Amino acid sequence: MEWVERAPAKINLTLDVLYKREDGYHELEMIMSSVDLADHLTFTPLMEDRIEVYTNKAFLPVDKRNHVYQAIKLLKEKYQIPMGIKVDIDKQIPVAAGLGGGSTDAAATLRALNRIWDLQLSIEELIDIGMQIGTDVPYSIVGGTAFVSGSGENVRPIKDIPPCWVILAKPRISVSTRTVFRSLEIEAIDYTPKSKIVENAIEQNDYYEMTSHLSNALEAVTFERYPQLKQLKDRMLRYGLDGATMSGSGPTIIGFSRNYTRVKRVYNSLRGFCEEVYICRTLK
Ligand SMILES: C[C@](O)(CO)[C@H](O)COP(=O)(O)OP(=O)(O)OC[C@H]1O[C@@H](n2ccc(N)nc2=O)[C@H](O)[C@@H]1O
Ligand SMILES: Nc1ncnc2c1ncn2[C@@H]1O[C@H](COP(=O)(O)OP(=O)(O)OP(=O)(O)O)[C@@H](O)[C@H]1O
Repeated sequence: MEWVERAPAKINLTLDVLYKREDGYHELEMIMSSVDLADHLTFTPLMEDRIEVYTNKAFLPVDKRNHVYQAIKLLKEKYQIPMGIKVDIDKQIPVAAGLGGGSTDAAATLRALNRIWDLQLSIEELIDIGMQIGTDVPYSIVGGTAFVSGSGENVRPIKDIPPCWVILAKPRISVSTRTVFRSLEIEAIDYTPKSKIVENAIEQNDYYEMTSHLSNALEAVTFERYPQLKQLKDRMLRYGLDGATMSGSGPTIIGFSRNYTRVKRVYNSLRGFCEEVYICRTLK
């Protein structure tokens, strides 16, 4: 028996860094949404006690460095599962892009194995395990649009964002989240947290209030290192998108519009100099 689980990419409409904690991690507030750009994971139960991970991207590790492998291992150890599993990752989400690709694969693995091994774990129990793998895993277990806080472990679903198109533009740059956080000097950033403002806009279905307050506290660090990303964002706004911001720690820049003709035009213009460009819708 095979089981296929969809693992959607996430976007950050906001990413506020509130302060640096004693443990070195940062206290965050974020509005996140899932989009219809997704990996697909195919699970095949094995009678032997073995973990096998395969993927269509040769550069991705398939051993304990893979988030999928880590999710399987954590479940097997915690619940003493004597069976094995084979997972085939059809990766469509750009890697190290700020789109939470590894986290969503881990979350999909936890959801799927909860069913395949009939573990009957609650969302809260899955989140507890997911937290050990990465910041975005708890959110990815829940999906949809959510207000996420703490270091990613508090996930509160909110209303879906008003209907619109989202363009994801990823230049040929890979960004290390760890390096971005390490270079962040919160005191030096002059900004007001935007997540609550954007949450209110979404609750009121106010598309323009939402798109005018998109923001990401990590932009300053990533843009300083890669000025072409700031140029990309400015270009998207010049082309007539209603709002644009960086997703996660970058480098992907996301832009919003309700006008499909405009979205198509921006897509065609960006494709000339951006490695990967996608037109997406958000998922419920
Ligand atoms: C930037 C985000 O996309 C926001 O959703 C995520 O935090 C990124 O999550 P990720 O790529 O899964 O990265 P993680 O493995 O969780 O964290 C990578 C590194 O970023 C730093 N980090 C991460 C999250 C956080 N709240 N504070 C931090 O300082 C830590 O040095 C950590 O070791
Ligand atoms: N299943 C996986 N899919 C993608 N990357 C993985 C996976 N497992 C491990 N990794 C590793 O995780 C690192 C980050 O990849 P990922 O695509 O999750 O980053 P990201 O989109 O920037 O995440 P975030 O938005 O959470 O910062 C890469 O170096 C990659 O080798």
